[in-house]
Amino acid sequence: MANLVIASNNKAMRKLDRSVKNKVMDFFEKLSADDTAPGLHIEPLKVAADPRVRTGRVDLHYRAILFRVEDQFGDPTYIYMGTWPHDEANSLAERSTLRVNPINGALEGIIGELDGTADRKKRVVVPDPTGELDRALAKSTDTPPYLPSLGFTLADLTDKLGIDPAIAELAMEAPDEDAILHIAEKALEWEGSALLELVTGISIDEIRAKHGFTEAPIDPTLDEDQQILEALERPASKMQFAYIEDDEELRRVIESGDFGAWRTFLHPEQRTYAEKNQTGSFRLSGGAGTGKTVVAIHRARHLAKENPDARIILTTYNKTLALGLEADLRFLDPSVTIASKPGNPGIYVRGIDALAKAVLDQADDLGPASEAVLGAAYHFGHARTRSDVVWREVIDATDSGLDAKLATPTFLENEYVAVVLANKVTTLEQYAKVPRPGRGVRLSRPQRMAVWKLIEGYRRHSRMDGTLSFPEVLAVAAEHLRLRNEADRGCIADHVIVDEAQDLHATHWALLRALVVEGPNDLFIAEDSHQRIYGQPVVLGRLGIKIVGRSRRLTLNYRTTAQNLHFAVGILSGAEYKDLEQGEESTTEYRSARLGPNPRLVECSSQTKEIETVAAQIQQWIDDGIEPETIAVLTRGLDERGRFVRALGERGIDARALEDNQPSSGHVQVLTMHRAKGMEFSRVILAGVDDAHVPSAATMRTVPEEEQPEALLRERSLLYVAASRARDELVVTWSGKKSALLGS
Ligand SMILES: Nc1ncnc2c1ncn2[C@@H]1O[C@H](COP(=O)(O)OP(=O)(O)OP(=O)(O)O)[C@@H](O)[C@H]1O
Repeated sequence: MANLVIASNNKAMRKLDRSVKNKVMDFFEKLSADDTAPGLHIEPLKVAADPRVRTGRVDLHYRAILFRVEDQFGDPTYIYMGTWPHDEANSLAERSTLRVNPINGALEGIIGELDGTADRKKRVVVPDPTGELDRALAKSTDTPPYLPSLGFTLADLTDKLGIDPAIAELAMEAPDEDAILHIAEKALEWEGSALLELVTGISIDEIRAKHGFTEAPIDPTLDEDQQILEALERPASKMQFAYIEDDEELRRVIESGDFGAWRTFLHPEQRTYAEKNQTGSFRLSGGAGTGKTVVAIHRARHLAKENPDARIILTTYNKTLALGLEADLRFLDPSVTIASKPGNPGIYVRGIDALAKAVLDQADDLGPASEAVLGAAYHFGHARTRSDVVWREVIDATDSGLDAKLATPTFLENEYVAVVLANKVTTLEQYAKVPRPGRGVRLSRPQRMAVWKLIEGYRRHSRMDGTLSFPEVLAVAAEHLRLRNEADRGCIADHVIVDEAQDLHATHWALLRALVVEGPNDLFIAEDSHQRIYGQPVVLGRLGIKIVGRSRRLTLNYRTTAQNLHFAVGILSGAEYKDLEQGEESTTEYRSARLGPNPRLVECSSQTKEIETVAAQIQQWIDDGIEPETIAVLTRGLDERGRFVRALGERGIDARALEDNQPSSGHVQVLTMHRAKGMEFSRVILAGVDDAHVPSAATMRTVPEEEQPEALLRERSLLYVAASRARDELVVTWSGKKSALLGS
């Protein structure tokens, strides 16, 4: 039996067609069973830079490049680097090397080049067909180099981080971030990541810690193969190499290619947050596309592996996002136990409203909880209150005396959730005294009385209908669990992991807190305050969730290009954001290691011209071979969504609206910016980004003046969410006046 390790830089694998991939699979199966099997033709080369390099026969035309390493008992491990056409494979193999970085212990597999300075430089400079790097570096004559201006020296890069001297030299000469990015893109995974960290100006020690370079050096007196095997265990090596446990795992890695890389090759920081034990609730923030969801999924699986009896809840803002989480979890590990009920061993995955409903469905007696939250032991069925409609009816039917700007469904619903339900207020006396931190509008005593009159009307209405609103379900479920815990009947979960947490309001948090007892690994919270597009900000400390000292941030974007990221982050500039612990949320460290075209901003003279522009762009992508389902048109509202679906259809483009349904293949997706939360597409068009729709004038009209800044922040965030969905190309179109959120 041979151990198999696969390397991530499998550009060669991406180009292989299906039949060859199947043969690679067969090759692996045979190799892991018996590496001496004659059909494999595992052969050393006559002349090779590295004596460990081997090629193996995939079929008549293709050969795999591998490194063979032996443990102290002589048992082999094969490190698979990729598959190439026969002659190319042999020529590349001769010049391929595997080595342990002497400074940081990371394993480095380099294909097709000798490990000399000239070659490494060539590697970065030569594959520069557009000449962009040359141009970027050429600026150096009149601009002082960037990294030295931040106080870094060549020795910092080479002797403290272990960056290849040739790459380090180039980086030290680079005049600006842009040039360093070009270098990072072509360096090894860990090198690229470290170079991007350097650009942000953080200390060398921090970069070392982030990449796990603080572990003791690998003993240089060990046999070289032993050193390599030890290096494979280092966090930075795991960005490029992974052991393959079985054939099924191998098939998934090969078939999913780049799209499945998140399953196998985690960044050292991501791995730490997925696996490290925490002494209490932990908050992981990070920009769009930094892998917060990936970490949440890995963490759920890790905890389940550690203890198969653990009751784990993985939840998120809504049902569609939860379906995505469950699909990804199954893709990560088909053997993982998915629990059908909260409280069962395994991982229960639901949107937070469905989770609350499941808690109610399982409860024996909801009387006490209902009384504590709503003031009476209601009898409610499964129907949900249509809050908007009921508020409107109650406002129209009640002579409350409340000013018209406050007597709106939006204001009342927010007040009801953030103040009344959050504090379990059931009487006017309580409401008159309850603190209302974070609510934009101050209320005088008469105004509070008027609001309470409407709230009573609302509750009466729901009681008569036998309905509860979604936030009421949450509040009652949370109270039920709290009472259960108080009566020593225990919590229903051991670990709770929540994604998209920035959008949760006070009653969501009450439920999350009540699900799990305070202690090690209780709550794991993934969030990005810049992406808060619903409700009002909350402060975790006030909701009984103590994070202090246990919050970290991911900054490396895996989704999009540096160009798209720069544009998306630009949308946030000038606005102030607070995280869930009231800290300042900044974007300065966000970065991406991938390059692409600049986003295209297209002003159109009319709506018809805009639709023609969008249709022409989509047609061009489809003609270029882009799969239609990886193209998305995002609109601010439902009306424009409908308009684009129809108009694109009339122009011969099969476009479908995406709502509660999951995306299906064969057609372009048209969806609202809200629906796009948590999703990603290869090509994205943000359509209708004019000053009437973004920010939405209709939405802003429903918000009282004091809450306008908050509402505008949400609109800004929404555009940021939308712009950060594009993996490769982003186009923004509008007709009429451009949205002010796009800047000048
Ligand atoms: N270690 C990794 N290797 C390869 N791809 C990764 C890695 N981590 C994340 N990704 C990819 O980056 C993209 C963004 O990841 P993910 O959705 O987890 O980010 P996020 O921070 O939750 O984003 P958002 O906040 O925008 O929803 C996904 O396509 C994911 O597969």
